[in-house]
Amino acid sequence: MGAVLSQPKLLDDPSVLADKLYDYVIVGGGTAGCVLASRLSEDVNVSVLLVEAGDNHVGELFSKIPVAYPRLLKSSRDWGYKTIPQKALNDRVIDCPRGKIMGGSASINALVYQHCSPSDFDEWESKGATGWNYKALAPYFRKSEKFTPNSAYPEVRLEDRGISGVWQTSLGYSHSICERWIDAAVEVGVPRNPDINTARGSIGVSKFFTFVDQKGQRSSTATAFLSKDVLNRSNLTVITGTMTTRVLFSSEDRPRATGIEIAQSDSSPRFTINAGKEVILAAGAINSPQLLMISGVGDRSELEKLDIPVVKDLPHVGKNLLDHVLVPIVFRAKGGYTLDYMQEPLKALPAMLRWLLTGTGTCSSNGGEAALFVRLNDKSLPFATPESESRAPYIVDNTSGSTSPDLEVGVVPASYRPLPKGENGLTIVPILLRPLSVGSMWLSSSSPFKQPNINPNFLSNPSDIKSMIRGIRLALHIGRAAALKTMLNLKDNSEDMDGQYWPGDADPDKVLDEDLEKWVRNNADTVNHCSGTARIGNTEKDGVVDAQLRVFGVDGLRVVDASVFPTMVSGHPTAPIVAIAEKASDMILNS
Ligand SMILES: Cc1cc2nc3c(=O)[nH]c(=O)nc-3n(C[C@H](O)[C@H](O)[C@H](O)COP(=O)(O)OP(=O)(O)OC[C@H]3O[C@@H](n4cnc5c(N)ncnc54)[C@H](O)[C@@H]3O)c2cc1C
Repeated sequence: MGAVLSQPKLLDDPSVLADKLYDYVIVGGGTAGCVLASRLSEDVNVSVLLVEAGDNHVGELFSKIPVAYPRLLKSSRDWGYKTIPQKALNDRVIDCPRGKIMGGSASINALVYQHCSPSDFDEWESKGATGWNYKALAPYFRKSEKFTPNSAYPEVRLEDRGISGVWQTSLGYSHSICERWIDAAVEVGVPRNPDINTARGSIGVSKFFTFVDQKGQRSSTATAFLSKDVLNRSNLTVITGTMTTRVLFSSEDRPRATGIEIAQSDSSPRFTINAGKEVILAAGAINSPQLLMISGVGDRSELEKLDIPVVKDLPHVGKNLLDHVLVPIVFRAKGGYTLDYMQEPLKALPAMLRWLLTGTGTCSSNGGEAALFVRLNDKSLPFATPESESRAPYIVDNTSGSTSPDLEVGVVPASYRPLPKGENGLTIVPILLRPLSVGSMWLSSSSPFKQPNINPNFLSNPSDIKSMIRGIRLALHIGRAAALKTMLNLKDNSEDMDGQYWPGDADPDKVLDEDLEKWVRNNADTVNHCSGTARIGNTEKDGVVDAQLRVFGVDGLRVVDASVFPTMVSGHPTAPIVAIAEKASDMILNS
């Protein structure tokens, strides 16, 4: 066992850790990192250090208030990354937020809790990720979760939910317009699914589960897994505001990760920390591969361009950048049903007071309150005009299984874009769950303080554009369903493609694919689900880590975060990442 330090647990001065030894050194106190730190330190015989670049989450009010998370984007809690210009999106640069705070992106995200589709994980196993099928992961989903039932949703079966974990989930506050939107989706042919997080799969329309606790506050992996009791463990040390600048390796024939180098800024002193057993990268799908490459693990030709000494030539590092892409459609709403009034601080005050006093109401909502999950080849749904169907490109079925979705359509009871004062919008958001377009990321500099190049390659595959157009038509039909009639104020048809409410105001049976395509290219955006950049593979010829999440060709180094996804999950990734970290903790302690 490495040296156990008797010092305050949330350190912020890296010099006090200089040359210390820990059994496990975890890089990144984000979604996966907090789970790892908590689970590994349950073993009193090992010492654990967690190093986080961002600050402590405890005083961050906007992280606690579920509806306020957009305020954290582009703040100091966000790495503030941007993509390179996206060719298929008219060369637009897309913001690529990542959490820079304890809890990582799970401290700034939209709080949707979803297991995704069981066959997503079976597909992982079929691609070499032995032991990562749904049956193997299901106990880990349950292990982390602490679900609180809600009597308004009696069809949710407790036996399907985890109830004794630490990560709190619930079916919280809903605005009536979102409830009506669910009815509208049923009206156009989408089945109800009272619980999309079971072995029965995610097809259907549902209120979202969120990671919101009983006080109406965000339950992140930082709040849930790093409780006071956990932080008080004598074998766990946590440092915030500190960058890991490099992984250090021995110079043997087969290199071994011996520790890390840390610093507060590019110009401040660097300190070495030793890892007795392992270094575990949990810095997320952009920063974990960035650190690998900066430390000499990556494609030799890329590293040599930046004069980085090669420790291990591993060509797949940074490749296979997966993400989901969305396009937000704003529908003209009548007054009184949406949250647009919350933009005005005085009008938002009562909702804020209610939340402070009772933990309920609008502020406890995550905004994205409900969604549907369907297959784009479902002939019973109004996706397309017969004319558009008969033309190439044809949609490729890229789902992970015959009962898995490739389209999500979500709803937010507010306008995605700022509207003139007094106007109101409902946003319906088609999301491609299994796009064929795949990107990559690579270094722009050998400094860990410089943003790497990020290219998700959004909508570069023509089939993806056509799929998105289908998603829009379905969204337009739902907007025109009788269930929403009293709340929306749509025009019969509009051809004003520059208007704020287009294509929400367009007739789904008349609007042209060509016009929708133009609009998609100007309005598509990321869902912030980047993953896959250090994927699990059979060998170093098709991956970066093996099924034990150990980096190929070196010893003492694992990656445990969204980077290891072999293929994209058909839903929101936080719960799968938590399950991965739970399973990885068992693997590490038992190895
Ligand atoms: C705005 C937004 C909304 C989202 N909404 C949802 C949602 O509703 N539901 C859902 O399931 N998913 C959502 N996601 C996606 C989800 O949050 C992420 O996929 C997930 O949190 C990533 O987990 P991770 O452990 O891989 O990385 P992260 O949680 O990002 O953790 C990485 C951590 O490493 C730290 N770090 C990075 N580099 C270093 C370094 N060199 N040294 C030290 N520390 C470092 C970072 O500061 C961070 O804390 C959203 C994401 C965003 C950004």
